Amino acid sequence: MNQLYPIFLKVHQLNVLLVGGGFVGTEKLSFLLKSSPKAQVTAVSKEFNAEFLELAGQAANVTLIQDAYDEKYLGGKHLVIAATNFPEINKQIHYEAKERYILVNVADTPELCDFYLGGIVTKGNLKIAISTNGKSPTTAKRLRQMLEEVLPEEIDELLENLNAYRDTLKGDFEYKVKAMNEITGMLVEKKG
Ligand SMILES: C[C@@]1(CC(=O)O)c2cc3[nH]c(cc4nc(cc5[nH]c(cc(n2)[C@H]1CCC(=O)O)[C@@](C)(CC(=O)O)[C@@H]5CCC(=O)O)C(CC(=O)O)=C4CCC(=O)O)c(CCC(=O)O)c3CC(=O)O
Ligand SMILES: NC(=O)C1=CN([C@@H]2O[C@H](COP(=O)(O)OP(=O)(O)OC[C@H]3O[C@@H](n4cnc5c(N)ncnc54)[C@H](O)[C@@H]3O)[C@@H](O)[C@H]2O)C=CC1
Repeated sequence: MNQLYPIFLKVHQLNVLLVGGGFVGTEKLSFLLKSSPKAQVTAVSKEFNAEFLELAGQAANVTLIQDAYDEKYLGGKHLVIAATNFPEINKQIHYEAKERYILVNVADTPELCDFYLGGIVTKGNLKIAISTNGKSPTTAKRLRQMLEEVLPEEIDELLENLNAYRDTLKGDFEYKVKAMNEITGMLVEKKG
């Protein structure tokens, strides 16, 4: 059983440290920004590859620091993603983050992760996150692609309309709960 508890982070108001601006760092930054274009990210790396620089250059809130990792970069950070090509540096980042109670992900080393990045589907206001418990990231990717394909764009209209309806409801909390459950009931009704 997958015992991970998913949460939806407001990364535009959190400080994320990403260490390593190579292939894996680029992939992590790319998925982070795809979901959260205004994510506040400080990227520290000895070198950045061209793709990383391009991605960071187009982003609203990505700061680049060309340097070797140092624990001082953990100051004021809520989340850390380690993606250097040196396992011992990634391990050091992991332990120094843990000392400070900062949540840490060592990309591609599940046992050094407090959290995993998942496959993410966004349709307007709707967001679905997918995890395979680290068993098969490729399956998370394929499911993400499948859901992106089959979920209609109109699903966002449904959410907006239901929100507008919800705002028209007068009455107490209990009444609203009942009304919202009634109007959305057909979404889960089984066809006879
Ligand atoms: C545990 C986790 C930790 C973390 O990184 O957070 C992790 C770990 C590892 N990834 C590895 C490899 C690959 N990762 C991908 C892709 C993605 N990986 C992502 C998440 C996660 N990857 C977390 C678990 C998520 C879950 O619970 O399911 C996604 C969903 C999100 C993201 O990266 O943002 C993103 C798809 C996003 C999308 O497309 O939507 C591909 C496929 C591809 O690129 O085509 C490959 C190559 C194929 C392969 O090797 O499987 C390896 C082996 C490395 C080695 O060989 O040494 C490990 C280590 C291990 O498994 O031990
Ligand atoms: N690229 C891949 O497909 C795979 C990578 N991995 C693992 O993922 C990790 C990262 O791999 P890649 O991104 O491909 O490597 P890469 O070589 O493309 O990037 C590593 C980045 O880390 C930076 N770096 C190195 N030492 C540093 C330090 N002390 N402080 C700050 N930055 C530092 C480098 O300048 C470089 O930008 C490695 O542990 C690798 O073994 C695992 C499986 C597949």
